[in-house]
Amino acid sequence: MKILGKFKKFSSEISVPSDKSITHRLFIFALSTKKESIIRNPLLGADTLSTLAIVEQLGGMVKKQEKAIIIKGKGLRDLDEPTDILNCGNSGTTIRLFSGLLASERKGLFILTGDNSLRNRPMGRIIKPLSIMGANIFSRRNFLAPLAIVGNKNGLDGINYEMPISSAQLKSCLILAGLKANSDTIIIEPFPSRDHTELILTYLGVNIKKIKNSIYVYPSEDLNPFDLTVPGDPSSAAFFVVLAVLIPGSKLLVRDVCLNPLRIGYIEVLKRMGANIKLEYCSFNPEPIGNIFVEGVEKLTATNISPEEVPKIIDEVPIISIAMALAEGKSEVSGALDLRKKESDRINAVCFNLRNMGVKVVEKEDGFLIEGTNELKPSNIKTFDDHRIAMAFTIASLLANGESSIDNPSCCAISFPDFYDKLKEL
Ligand SMILES: O=C(O)C1=C[C@@H](OP(=O)(O)O)[C@@H](O)[C@H](O)C1
Ligand SMILES: C=C(OP(=O)(O)O)C(=O)O
Repeated sequence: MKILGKFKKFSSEISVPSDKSITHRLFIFALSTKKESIIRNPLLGADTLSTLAIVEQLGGMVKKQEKAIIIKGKGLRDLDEPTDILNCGNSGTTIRLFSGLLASERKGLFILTGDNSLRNRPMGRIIKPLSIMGANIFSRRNFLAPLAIVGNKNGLDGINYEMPISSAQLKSCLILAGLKANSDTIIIEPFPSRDHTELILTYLGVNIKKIKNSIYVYPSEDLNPFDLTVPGDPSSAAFFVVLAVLIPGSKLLVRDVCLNPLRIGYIEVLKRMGANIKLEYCSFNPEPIGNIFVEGVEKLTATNISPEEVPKIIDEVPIISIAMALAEGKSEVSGALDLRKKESDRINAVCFNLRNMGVKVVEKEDGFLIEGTNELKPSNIKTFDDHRIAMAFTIASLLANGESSIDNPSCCAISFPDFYDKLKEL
């Protein structure tokens, strides 16, 4: 696909697809009640559809309505043993959250696998603590999927676990396992990562406490049914926010976005660089939701990202790198080693594509250094079949000085199926 450069100044109001992380969780929580729950405005992207299909395989009864999914769950325990493998597709969230939910079952065999990318992503981070809890969980060599789980008839023990990395998927995996364990669980994270699991479970009446970086999880009964609306995805909004910031005189309003502070770290980073962004909060329970107002500025200034900040911008690093490439001065990202373990090696993918656009970049093991430039050259974008790389470099191409091409735009369907139609709305 060809992408024209020199995108003109615009003034628009848009909405973005619903939040991927929250949709995954609401589908799984709905399975964990015995009654009917309503998930309004869910994201029906490839990743969340993988989760929904697995909810059905485990006994959830799913009804699709125009703008809602209704799920009659099975309760927290005694899920159906699936008659086939559980295909998590491209989704790390799906495989890691279900592993926690299923490792704590008392009977049944569950095989979890996914596409080529997912089968190369690290699963040791969940296998190790789940095994300490007593789970029967097996993998290929080097802790790679497919994973095989055999229910433990005695159930799992709680765990007191200091996580080696900040990861909301690992934390949520252990919370789900802890809810069904025989004793209490304490999970400690180095730096806070997104906390949708904790916030929504608390809203549903589950006894789960957060004190500083520790999360206390107590064995729970079936969850209560719910009727919740999924807000817009701040990670999807980020692509348009950066585009508006980088075109002087542009104005953009993105409505009804999840403004959870652990998800909008990128707005803090952009503001630090000189962006003009304002937030309007509209509602709070269980997640803060509101509107993002952006005005384009003449020039951003460089900034550094520290390891502590990384969990709050983990999915936005590729699009932030485009803002850094067009900022005045040298920017640096550090402590982002885990980006090499996403759908693609995102550190390498960012450096590769920026270099092809004429930007001076130094690739480090845990991040990169970018020297800002005034102009991006058009190039042939290599997506590495990674949705975030595809969308970040589509935005870069729109800002470039001529026509670019992109190898696999369709991978955007993982989190943002109508990304290119939305761009036309601008
Ligand atoms: O819990 C979640 O919904 C997610 C957590 C993050 O992964 P990690 O927990 O591996 O950092 C993030 O990159 C992913 O897009 C979604
Ligand atoms: C890393 C991502 O998702 P997941 O880990 O669920 O595949 C992402 O959406 O950028």
